Amino acid sequence: MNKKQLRLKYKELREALTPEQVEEGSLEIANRLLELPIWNYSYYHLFLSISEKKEVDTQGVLHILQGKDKHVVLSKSNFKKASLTNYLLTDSTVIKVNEWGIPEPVDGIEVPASKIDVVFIPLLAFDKKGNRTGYGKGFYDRFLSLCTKEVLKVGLSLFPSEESIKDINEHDVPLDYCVTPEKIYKF
Ligand SMILES: Nc1nc2c(c(=O)[nH]1)N(C=O)[C@@H](CNc1ccc(C(=O)N[C@@H](CCC(=O)O)C(=O)O)cc1)CN2
Ligand SMILES: Nc1ncnc2c1ncn2[C@@H]1O[C@H](COP(=O)(O)OP(=O)(O)OP(=O)(O)O)[C@@H](O)[C@H]1O
Repeated sequence: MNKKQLRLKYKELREALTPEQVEEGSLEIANRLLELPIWNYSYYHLFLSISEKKEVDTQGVLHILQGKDKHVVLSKSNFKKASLTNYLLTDSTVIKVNEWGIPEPVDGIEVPASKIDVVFIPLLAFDKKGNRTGYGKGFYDRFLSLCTKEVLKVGLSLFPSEESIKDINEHDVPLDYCVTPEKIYKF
């Protein structure tokens, strides 16, 4: 399927999830993440979930990162430029839900993309090669193009992989891992 078809399919699959399924699947994902060889780093970029879109709830991942004393980096979206500005999460970070339902830091200490070691990535669908698609604005492809080539890219999904995404382009940055409630995909 192509990205457009996949976006429609996964929008419907998400809408059919109960809040309990989202909660349970998200906890399984957080627990499974502990098995990945990604914990000897310092700076971790995390997305905060758009709850009305039934995204993976990342609160469990946030607790793991804080328990391990990692630097947590959150982003603020600029919809005009489809870009992300990254801020360090601190005790004084104020989080506000923006007009798209995304909880975001209001401001803070900016962290350059080049400092980030691991990025947890939201997605609608992914395939067996680690290609992914999101809502279609290219925010993450743009952001990942500014990170180092060693940065670890970890997708989080409540659903298993698709066979193949047909319309991959030169900007698409593939994942290193994708974690679902059932398994870890390594690409
Ligand atoms: N939690 C979270 N944060 C994220 C992302 C994400 O997927 N999840 N993004 C990943 O790139 C970026 C935001 N991307 C977005 C891109 C488009 C729309 C959007 O157009 N929303 C429309 C309709 C979309 C639809 O339902 O298909 C709307 O809400 O009306 C929202 C967010 C950055 N932050
Ligand atoms: N690094 C980049 N530089 C310039 N344009 C880019 C870059 N990455 C993606 N784009 C553009 O952004 C648009 C959306 O990309 P795409 O269809 O791959 O979205 P997506 O991966 O589904 O979305 P998202 O990354 O927001 O989840 C495309 O027109 C693409 O060419």
